[in-house]
Amino acid sequence: IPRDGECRKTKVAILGAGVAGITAAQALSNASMGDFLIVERNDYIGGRVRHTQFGVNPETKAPYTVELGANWVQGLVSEGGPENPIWTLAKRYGLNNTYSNESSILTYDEKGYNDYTGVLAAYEKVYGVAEQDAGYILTDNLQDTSFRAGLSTAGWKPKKDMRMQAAEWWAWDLETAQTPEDSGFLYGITGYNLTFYQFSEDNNYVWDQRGYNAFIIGESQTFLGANDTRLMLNTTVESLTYSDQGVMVKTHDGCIQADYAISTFSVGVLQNDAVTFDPPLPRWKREAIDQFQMGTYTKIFYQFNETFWDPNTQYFLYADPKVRGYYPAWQSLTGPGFLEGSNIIFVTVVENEAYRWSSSQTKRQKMRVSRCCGRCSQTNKSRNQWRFTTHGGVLKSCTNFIPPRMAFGSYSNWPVGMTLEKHQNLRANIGRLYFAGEAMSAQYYGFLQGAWFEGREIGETIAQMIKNQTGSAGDMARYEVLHGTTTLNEYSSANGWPVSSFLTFGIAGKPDACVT
Ligand SMILES: Cc1cc2nc3c(=O)[nH]c(=O)nc-3n(C[C@H](O)[C@H](O)[C@H](O)COP(=O)(O)OP(=O)(O)OC[C@H]3O[C@@H](n4cnc5c(N)ncnc54)[C@H](O)[C@@H]3O)c2cc1C
Repeated sequence: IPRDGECRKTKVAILGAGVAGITAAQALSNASMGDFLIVERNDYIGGRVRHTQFGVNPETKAPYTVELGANWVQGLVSEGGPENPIWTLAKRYGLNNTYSNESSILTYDEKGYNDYTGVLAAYEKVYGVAEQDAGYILTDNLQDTSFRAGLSTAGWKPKKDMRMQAAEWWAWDLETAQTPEDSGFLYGITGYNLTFYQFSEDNNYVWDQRGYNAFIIGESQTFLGANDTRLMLNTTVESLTYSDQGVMVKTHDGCIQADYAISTFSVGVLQNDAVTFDPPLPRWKREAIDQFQMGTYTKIFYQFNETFWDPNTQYFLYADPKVRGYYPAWQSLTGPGFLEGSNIIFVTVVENEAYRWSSSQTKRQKMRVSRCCGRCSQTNKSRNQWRFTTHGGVLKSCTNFIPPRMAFGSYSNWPVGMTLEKHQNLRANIGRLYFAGEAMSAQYYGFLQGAWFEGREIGETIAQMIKNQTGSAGDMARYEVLHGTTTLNEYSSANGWPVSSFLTFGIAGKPDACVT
């Protein structure tokens, strides 16, 4: 590390300009703490909220903007309930968005159209039973399990039934980007409840042509001036040297000496040692980082010469006869309320299929991978005949999202066997080094709101410490010895659990029990 005088000095170094980083900077700014630097490896604000130009608008001949990362506002506001801050911001910046109607769906298998929406409904029924079981695990501090085991105990056993497999993939993997086997049961259910029962069960698809990150840029402009030198884009953090006195940030082309630092790196970045820590992170921190997971969620967009599928249906679900999760969920963007008349449809794959797609290096290989299921019969326009075949369909262009080094995955998912205490170790500061970002949120991990809440909390905490001159007296709860249980009184703000996961804000059919 260069000698003292050669580094830029600041009170707070904010590492990353995604939702968490920008929200943390805003919290500092709101507390009249303008002495911060935001360090970001990309050349834009938004992190995992990023878009690209794709295809061509048949009328204007201009390309469309499509989202490669976050795409939906998940959970809006329910009557009498609090509002998702991302929804508040989406409205503030007038983001164009449309309700994703998951009931607007046609189901297919290898023979073509086959109405198995009844299987989707059956899954929902079993899920309701599983929710209650998870509630007992929380209130009685019972042993947690995998989401697969929780579903099975509740009576859901798909085995080789590929329609059941497709139904559970649609309900679970499409949300978490991981399988029920890889997902923790209790915190999988609370994660769902806290977003969809607290805010609302709605998902709104953002198709704004400025890009979804317009709201993050808009927020940054409330406290950053034009060409503000506190925003350091194209600057990669290589190492962090931290103590109770401060943090030295070494970047690819210099260094920053800060009183405090906030790392908003994804858990994937931390897991892959993309940034080194001096001294090495303590064991209690490393174990939490190593256990939390990142799922990979890849969208592949296609633009065809015409819309040969039902333009009034939003979703098409395909149950492959052999492989679970094989190009299952197709979403049309050409219909009313989206990119109307665009002839664009996209398919989502996660984990293994996403890696398979990304590892198909050449365009030709990619075409081959997608051809077997992505070609839709152009001749059969009747909705009952819409099927995946090896002929027909004109592929104009396609793109995909391969997770780059910036995140090492798409978003986090709560693994099997991780307790709230262990998750708190993921959040906890070490000396003057603090952590924020979606994975640090026990209640909203994986969602934009998780990044927002964590960024705000850490920003406010540090502002308070600077104001009170309390140094690092604001140590967050941590557990150097883990006993593997979570007692009811531990569901508290100190462990990142400010809201009861039993509140349903009157969502129909859900018991409105408030326990914690
Ligand atoms: C494909 C996909 C789909 C998603 N869909 C949704 C959705 O529909 N709804 C939803 O709510 N959420 C969704 N998410 C999740 C959401 O995008 C994230 O939760 C959120 O954007 C995370 O914000 P963050 O600030 O915590 O992290 P990030 O956005 O990852 O910000 C961290 C920043 O740190 C930077 N960085 C990393 N390493 C370095 C380094 N060494 N030096 C300097 N900078 C570095 C990164 O470039 C990044 O900008 C999706 C994510 C993906 C990838």
